[in-house]
Amino acid sequence: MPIIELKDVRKTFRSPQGLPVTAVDGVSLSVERGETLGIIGESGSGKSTLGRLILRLIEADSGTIMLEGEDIRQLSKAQLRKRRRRWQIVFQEPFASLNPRLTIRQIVEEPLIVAKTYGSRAERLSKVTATLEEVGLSREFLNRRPANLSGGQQQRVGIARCLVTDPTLVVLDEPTSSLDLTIRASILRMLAELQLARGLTYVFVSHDIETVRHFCSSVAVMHRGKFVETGSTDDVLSNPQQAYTQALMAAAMPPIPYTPGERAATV
Ligand SMILES: Nc1ncnc2c1ncn2[C@@H]1O[C@H](COP(=O)(O)OP(=O)(O)OP(=O)(O)O)[C@@H](O)[C@H]1O
Repeated sequence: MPIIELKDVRKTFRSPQGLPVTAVDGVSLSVERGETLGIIGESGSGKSTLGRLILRLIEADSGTIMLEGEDIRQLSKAQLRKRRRRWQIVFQEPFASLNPRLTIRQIVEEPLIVAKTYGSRAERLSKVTATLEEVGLSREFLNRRPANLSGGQQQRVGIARCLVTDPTLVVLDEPTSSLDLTIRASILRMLAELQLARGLTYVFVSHDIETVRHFCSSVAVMHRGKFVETGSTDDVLSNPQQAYTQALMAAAMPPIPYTPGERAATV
């Protein structure tokens, strides 16, 4: 059974002028456990909206969204809150998504308090410390605040906050776009290792084709709210069938072609 299954999902917003903007227009998809689905497309194509719909962070207008066999559009708010810890998201801007007034310990501990998973303070502290270690941050970080961390460290905290409740499924919404190239590579490598160690399923929203090529097992190309091409990453990116995918790839071509070895080193 796929861990994620969407059928004909739609979402229309209103523009500030009151006009309808269809951000997601009849999307169907299926992701198996342990896989990484990349969603690529130009700015405004609907990628982030789709990522949020999958986790019901925003409400779809129509369609079916099944996560781990449950129709999440049918869950009550209380039922959804209980399952939240299994279905998490990492945002693009780590600093904006971390409360600047809280310490790193408080930030990573918060989902445990909300989920009521770990009873005692001591149990929570040991879970927070172990999760921070998993993302490469020592105990020294516990009492620091986000402003005292580098961008890469802030994103590690964002990832720890998402992992602390032991999720099964994580939406990564451009998690490395705001970071320097070298930091980006180390975060992506860490995410790949965490996926293997924990058996995680990822949905990876990105506009960067080269990152998707190395990080994702399958890919969906999105244009104006629709999937124009889907398949294994190798098939779609080595031999794109649709004119839109070809144009997207041509626009993203690096000026100097990488050798395969150099490509591997970028991730
Ligand atoms: N809350 C909202 N209210 C009104 N319109 C919205 C809202 N959220 C998204 N949109 C519109 O929906 C469309 C898709 O936006 P979305 O952010 O999903 O695209 P995207 O592919 O993720 O773009 P980007 O790569 O720039 O983040 C855009 O036209 C956007 O302006």
